Amino acid sequence: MPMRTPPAGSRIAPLETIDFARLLARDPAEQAKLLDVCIRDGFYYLDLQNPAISKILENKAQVVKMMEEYFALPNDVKMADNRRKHTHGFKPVGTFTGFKDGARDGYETLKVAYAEMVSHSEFLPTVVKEKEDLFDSFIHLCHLVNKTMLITLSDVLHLQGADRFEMHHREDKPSNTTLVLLHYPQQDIQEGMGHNKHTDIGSLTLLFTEQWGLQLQQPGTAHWEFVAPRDGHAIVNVGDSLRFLSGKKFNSCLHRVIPVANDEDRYSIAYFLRPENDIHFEDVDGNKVKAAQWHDDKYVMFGESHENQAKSAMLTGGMERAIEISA
Ligand SMILES: O=C(O)CCC(=O)C(=O)O
Ligand SMILES: [Fe+2]
Repeated sequence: MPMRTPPAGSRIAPLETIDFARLLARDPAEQAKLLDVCIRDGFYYLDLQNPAISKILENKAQVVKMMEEYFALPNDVKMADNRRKHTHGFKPVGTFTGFKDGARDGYETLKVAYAEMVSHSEFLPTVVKEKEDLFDSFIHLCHLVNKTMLITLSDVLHLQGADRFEMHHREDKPSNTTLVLLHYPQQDIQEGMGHNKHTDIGSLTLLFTEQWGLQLQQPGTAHWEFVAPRDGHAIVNVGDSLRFLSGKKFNSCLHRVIPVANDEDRYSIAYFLRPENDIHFEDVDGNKVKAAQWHDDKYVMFGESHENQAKSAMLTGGMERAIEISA
């Protein structure tokens, strides 16, 4: 696959790197760094090149291979996996808004819900059932990585008992936690579809991509910076739910995906750790909302026109407003 770079002169985000092996070893300096990064940037690289966790990278490479085959299938075949749910099955291109005003999105996805993987549900997509050991291993490792970071954050904040973040992410409670495989088919850069600006709904997103296209706006700034793909690393970002659970102490960075080449398909993988459906938090506008409601309402917002999206702080998790205030 050709490695395309963004246009000369583009800004590159100067993100910090957290070493997962040092978090596993409960290294106090790395734990403190994780807290700082979640408060300041809400976005970081996670180094996974340690034998304790590197199987996740081998699994990821195999999942990318499977994605190349799956997404090459005709749309009507993939539509057989469409379950009209945001956490399960296939979503075609154009369901939500793209990054340019008036344009629809330029990506399709296949989603594998954590709960269905754990129960080895008969409703899992056929392609996932055919590689059930691979997906089982990959999802459990993604889950372990995200839970380890959550537990670390509870520790460094000295949270106790029911206040600890992991107590809002118990495995035996229903949640919208899901693995999403994303494919951005080749498109004319000028068409500008991509993936509209947003903050993530859930708590922590573990993202794998070997290609350019992802951009973010650092809190307090109003310009877009590319996130450079980096071998051996995942990209992690804090989502709305963890930002709200932290009393808005953590930042949930605004991001989007734009096409950087006319002749390149783009693949990415996101594991969205989300809280239990029934917990409550205070949203952008200070309203008490159930986690499952925030998830469902925000997905409705992803499909609204750009004009309607601009009327609400939901799409941007309040982060854009924070930018305007500080600008
Ligand atoms: O494809 C990517 O690199 C990012 C996707 C993303 O931001 C999302 O699905 O929430
Ligand atoms: Fe995202």
